[in-house]
Amino acid sequence: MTGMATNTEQASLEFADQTLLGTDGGAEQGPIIRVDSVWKIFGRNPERVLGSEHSSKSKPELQSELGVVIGLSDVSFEVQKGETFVIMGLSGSGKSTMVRCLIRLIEPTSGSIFIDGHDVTAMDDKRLMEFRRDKIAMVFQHYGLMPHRNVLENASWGLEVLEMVGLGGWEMSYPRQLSGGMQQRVGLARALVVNTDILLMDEPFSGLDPLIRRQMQDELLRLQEELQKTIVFITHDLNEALKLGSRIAIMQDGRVVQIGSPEDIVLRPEDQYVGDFTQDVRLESVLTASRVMVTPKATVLGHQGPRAALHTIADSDGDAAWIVDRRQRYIGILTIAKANQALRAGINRLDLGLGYVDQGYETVSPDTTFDVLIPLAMASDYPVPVTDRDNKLVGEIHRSALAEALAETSTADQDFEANVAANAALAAETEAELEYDSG
Ligand SMILES: Nc1ncnc2c1ncn2[C@@H]1O[C@H](COP(=O)(O)OP(=O)(O)OP(=O)(O)O)[C@@H](O)[C@H]1O
Repeated sequence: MTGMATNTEQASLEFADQTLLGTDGGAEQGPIIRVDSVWKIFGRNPERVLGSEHSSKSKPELQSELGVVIGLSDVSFEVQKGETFVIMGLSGSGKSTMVRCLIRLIEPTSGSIFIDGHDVTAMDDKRLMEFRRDKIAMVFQHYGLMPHRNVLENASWGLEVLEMVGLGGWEMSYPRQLSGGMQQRVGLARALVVNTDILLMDEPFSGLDPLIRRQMQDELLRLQEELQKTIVFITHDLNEALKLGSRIAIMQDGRVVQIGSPEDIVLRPEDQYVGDFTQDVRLESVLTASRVMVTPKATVLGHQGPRAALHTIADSDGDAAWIVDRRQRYIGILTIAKANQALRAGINRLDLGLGYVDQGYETVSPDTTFDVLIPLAMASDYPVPVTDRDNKLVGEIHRSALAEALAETSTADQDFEANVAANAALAAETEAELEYDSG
């Protein structure tokens, strides 16, 4: 973090206000945030860098030659509604500058920023204040709590929200009486109670113990599942980025060097920098169900009888069928043995409560990682059912597919190393040729 924290914490308090913005032309379609060629140059006369021969120089070169510091260098990205977009990079790479430029807590030197269809860079001060208050909530590493107000007051009367972040019963406590993790929960509650679509989170969990930090990450994932906010999340921790991000932008020296899903970043790093960053990541933590799920082979409607189910199972070459309702919502699994039992018992509808349909198997979502999938697949004699947000059965995962995907991707990894080596050799050759030509 830089010395900007104090200002922005104050700003975050301003945002804890309940007024709602009118429906003035927010775009429904397309990205909710669009950042287009944004530069931030700290120092005197930053304009002299833009569009000049200087703009292609490296950060250290500019610093020593012109005494300016590149905060952001030609940054562009889009964030879709409901996405958790993570900006990741080492200290000084420009993450905080970027997130502050989004709402002009730092003024970008050039470029444009659109949020929900509004041109943020064109707003006057009054409009900008309203806009921040109504559209954006922020959570920072230093919770920004008011020490003389209790938890309930700090979270602006959000009883229900306090319950949601696990602080029920602590309403009357003061910040000093809470642990770091709990204070961060208050910060989160306060951001949620404002009920904005967009949440900006700058290293919110960085000050916490590893265990508490993991709990807070899980908490955020759980809340996000429910609330579907658009979150821009800043972190310098790759594992945190991979765990939370729908997509991740990796920054280095003010530039975005790659944007992609966790899987893209780990399996298809675009340069050596990203490759070095991600080389120790366990594949199981980034590969997801969507990669290996296939169309469910045998599905049977609950009101169909065991005879129909046995036919479907026979056609599928498997030894069980998924039972779903008319809207394809997952109910459970029916094995051949149970279908035969039901048939012998003269049952003609597989309604629940009769003990034929087994509901004991856990379902996963397309985003579930292999870390979670593998133990489930190992513990079951049947494929793992995959359901979407509406509990519709969208796929099944076979144990063998998990092993195959892991084998495939670790080979891809070796290919990457070979590619980087080949690229480096090519670059060296080209350089040698150029030197030869010019000499
Ligand atoms: N007010 C400022 N004046 C001059 N340079 C600044 C200012 N704020 C940031 N910088 C510089 O801009 C660059 C990006 O800083 P920024 O704080 O955005 O990085 P960061 O990735 O958020 O780092 P950290 O994780 O340490 O917070 C750094 O080189 C920093 O020194």
